[in-house]
Amino acid sequence: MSLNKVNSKTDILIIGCGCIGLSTGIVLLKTGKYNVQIWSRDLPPNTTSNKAAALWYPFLCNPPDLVGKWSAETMQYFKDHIIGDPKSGTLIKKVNEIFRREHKEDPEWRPYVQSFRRARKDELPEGYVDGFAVDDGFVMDTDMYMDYLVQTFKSLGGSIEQREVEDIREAFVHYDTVINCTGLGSRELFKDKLIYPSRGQIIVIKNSSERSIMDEEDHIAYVIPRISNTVLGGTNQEHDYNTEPTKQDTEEILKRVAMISPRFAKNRIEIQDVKVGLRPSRHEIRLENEFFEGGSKLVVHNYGHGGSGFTVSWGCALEALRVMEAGIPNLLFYKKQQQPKPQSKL
Ligand SMILES: Cc1cc2nc3c(=O)[nH]c(=O)nc-3n(C[C@H](O)[C@H](O)[C@H](O)COP(=O)(O)OP(=O)(O)OC[C@H]3O[C@@H](n4cnc5c(N)ncnc54)[C@H](O)[C@@H]3O)c2cc1C
Ligand SMILES: CSCCC(=O)C(=O)O
Repeated sequence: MSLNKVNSKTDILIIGCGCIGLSTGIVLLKTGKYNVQIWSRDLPPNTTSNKAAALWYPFLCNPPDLVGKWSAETMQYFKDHIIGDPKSGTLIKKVNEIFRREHKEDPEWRPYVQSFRRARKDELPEGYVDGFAVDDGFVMDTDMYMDYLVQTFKSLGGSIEQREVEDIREAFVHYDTVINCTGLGSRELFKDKLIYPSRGQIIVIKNSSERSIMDEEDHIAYVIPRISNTVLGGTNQEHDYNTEPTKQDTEEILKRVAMISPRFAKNRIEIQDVKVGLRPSRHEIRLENEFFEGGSKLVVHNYGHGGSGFTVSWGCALEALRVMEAGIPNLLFYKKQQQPKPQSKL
């Protein structure tokens, strides 16, 4: 008994074409063992992923220990495979998180990130007394990076079909193994009411800055310099489904950003764009196997990355591969169990 195979490779379906689905698909294809197809309702640039800032920094994502591990693995993957490629739209950029009050505790991800250090006094704007620093963080021009992921996925033999899945059984007609990378879509597709939107608004401006700086202490304020522009943020409105930018949020972001980086005082900013995305928030990332149809169908869940999808993407993709390969023997066992018993000759 074997799984669906073509040219001795096992067919895998990924549902979702955001940064999680594409990273997971690339990791699977690089093994040389799988044919991978993506079905997705929205394609880049019309995904939440495309609305991200984006930089490497664990934020609004749990569980802390695994997020630390996956963030560090993602940083290493970027250094090994991505940062050097100019088509990727990525840059190494120091990031500082700053605090108005002394912050005795290091972040929970500190044990996994060797380059972590405390901010120097000269890195703290007026009114800030403490901070974190990661000198080898990275930022990405999000649309450019998403296009890079699509091209990489396709160049490795992956195929993408724009298709909404309303019932997971549609996928089971053609596939024994499905990887669920639907982000917020899992709320409907798998009836997971633990996943909910956290609305984030960002402003894209012409200015640039030499480092990423953020204050998440009482509210969110960040400046993220990229290759072709700089992103100012942000907001975090839980259970808010409004995907339209609001003038009020834009004004609020500009006011907060002026406090962490006075050079961005409102009257010197040329706004290029304002974007809104709904972070797929959950008490923790769901990355596990779920068997269906008496164990003969396997879904690997990889969703709920909140404000850190890019930051943990490659660590989670490698984990999804490991979890899937750990589940396939069970799948074969259950499929064998369901084979009709040979009729006795007597
Ligand atoms: C303003 C903002 C700033 C952010 N900045 C950062 C940052 O700096 N760093 C960082 O790491 N993260 C950041 N994030 C978080 C990051 O954007 C998310 O964690 C990440 O995009 C989640 O990726 P995903 O692939 O799971 O989700 P999505 O990008 O939402 O992809 C889900 C995919 O599944 C598809 N889908 C859903 N349901 C179905 C269905 N039923 N059938 C078919 N297809 C379906 C969708 O069409 C989509 O293609 C930010 C988010 C926001 C909103
Ligand atoms: C404050 S971390 C960078 C921005 C981000 O991750 C978000 O807004 O979700």
